[in-house]
Amino acid sequence: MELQLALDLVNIPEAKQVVAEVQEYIDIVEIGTPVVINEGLRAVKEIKEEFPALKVLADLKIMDAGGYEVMKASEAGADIVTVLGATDDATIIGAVEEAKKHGSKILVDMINVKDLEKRAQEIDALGVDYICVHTGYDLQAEGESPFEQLQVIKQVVKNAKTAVAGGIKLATLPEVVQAKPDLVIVGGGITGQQDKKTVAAEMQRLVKQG
Ligand SMILES: O=C(CO)[C@H](O)[C@H](O)COP(=O)(O)O
Repeated sequence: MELQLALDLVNIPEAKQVVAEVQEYIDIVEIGTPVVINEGLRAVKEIKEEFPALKVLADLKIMDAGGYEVMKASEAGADIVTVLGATDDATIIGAVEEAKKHGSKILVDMINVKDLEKRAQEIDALGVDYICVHTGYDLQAEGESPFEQLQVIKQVVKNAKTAVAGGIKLATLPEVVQAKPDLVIVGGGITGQQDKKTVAAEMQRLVKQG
């Protein structure tokens, strides 16, 4: 089981500062969608250059032009690129084919997919690397969490790795770890803490036990 730090509400210098603080406790750094919108793929490039030992995920949430956008993110240094599960199969297939050329991976974010069980099975057959259940910020604000959805994909996904994101905190991490996803994604649960290092270290301990 791996731990991914999601960076959403920072600029590039702030991102570097947070990663420097917790780098020994995480496996993957996510350059979140808001960071890509604000800073462009330069954020991916700079983080990869400064922390070459860490994998970098570009959270592009691709909905169209899968091949082209994966090409650009991979050229910038992304090890993993996200595509939305709600899009059409052609976009996902294009993304997978392009990622293979670059040795990068595709994580499909199932945010707002209505029939999760059916779509997860369809996407699992397309050769993606990760399938991720995700409760976004707007539904987190309404009290939702991704934990039940994680159980669903754990049942039906046979080829891809499983991942989970959305409001995971130190207090809820043991419940997540129990469901045995391959990847746990944490943003505010680390970045919103005063002592990020201690929280990240404890999270790593729990994740590596799982
Ligand atoms: O992709 C995202 C928002 O769209 C976030 O990166 C993801 O939800 C993890 O952050 P947090 O743990 O703060 O919810």
